[in-house]
Amino acid sequence: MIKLGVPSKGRLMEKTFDWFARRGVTLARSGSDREYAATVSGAEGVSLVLLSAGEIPRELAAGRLHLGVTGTDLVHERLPLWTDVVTPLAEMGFGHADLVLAVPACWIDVDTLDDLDAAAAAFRAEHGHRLRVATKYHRLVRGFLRDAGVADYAIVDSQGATEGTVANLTAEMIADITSTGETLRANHLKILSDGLVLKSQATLWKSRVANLTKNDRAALAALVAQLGLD
Ligand SMILES: Nc1ncnc2c1ncn2[C@@H]1O[C@H](COP(=O)(O)OP(=O)(O)OP(=O)(O)O)[C@@H](O)[C@H]1O
Ligand SMILES: O=P(O)(O)OC[C@H]1O[C@H](OP(=O)(O)OP(=O)(O)O)[C@H](O)[C@@H]1O
Repeated sequence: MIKLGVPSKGRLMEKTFDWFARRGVTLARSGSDREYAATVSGAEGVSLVLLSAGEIPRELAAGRLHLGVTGTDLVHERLPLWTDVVTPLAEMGFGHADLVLAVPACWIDVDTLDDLDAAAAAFRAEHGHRLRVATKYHRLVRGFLRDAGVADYAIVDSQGATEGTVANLTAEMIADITSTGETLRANHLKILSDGLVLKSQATLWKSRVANLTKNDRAALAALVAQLGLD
């Protein structure tokens, strides 16, 4: 069987189900609302696995899923050499989010990465410790800031409610995903004008390392054709 991994809840799950339904493949949860069992109709030899969006990159990279739907951000963050282990088959046109660097709106002298570099050096001189950036995207943020020549900072791990860390005094700035910008505004944060780290959207990925039997190959080819991706 081809194993297809789909986020188990929320916007991503519903929009993924709609995307497949428009292409004649019906994905559905079975059992009670709380049971993570699922069915596929309209495609032979495919089984549906419901799991956390954040775990789908790892499962694709381990070859336990043949196909998976998750955001570009999560694949790029969690799989260092992602091009070796997964191939994007389709950008799905939803789950759009930008990973951005944001600072307190009241930092009127800081609008760009160059300004941030200067502010970070001044911060360290004044406070004796590095400016703290709260994020769950450690790898992407480190890479982006390295390329931008900003070095005087420390990453603080934040797995949720990241925009609140500045008011809570556990960080001076953040890097997180935004779509409408509401959460940033509500927490008095502004995006650096050149602070876009990554544009993300929900994407259908194929594992490059999962084993395929002869039957699996046929099922995968049929599914890819049915989805109009061949
Ligand atoms: N406000 C948003 N608008 C659009 N896409 C978003 C938004 N928030 C998150 N996403 C996208 O949804 C995907 C899943 O995000 P996230 O890691 O927050 O999932 P989650 O539902 O909290 O999952 P988990 O079960 O792993 O906790 C990511 O690819 C992310 O880019
Ligand atoms: O720009 P906006 O439209 O305001 O959306 C951005 C918010 O959405 C996501 O959070 P989510 O609701 O998934 O919760 P989380 O903080 O637990 O990740 C993200 O982490 C931001 O906080």
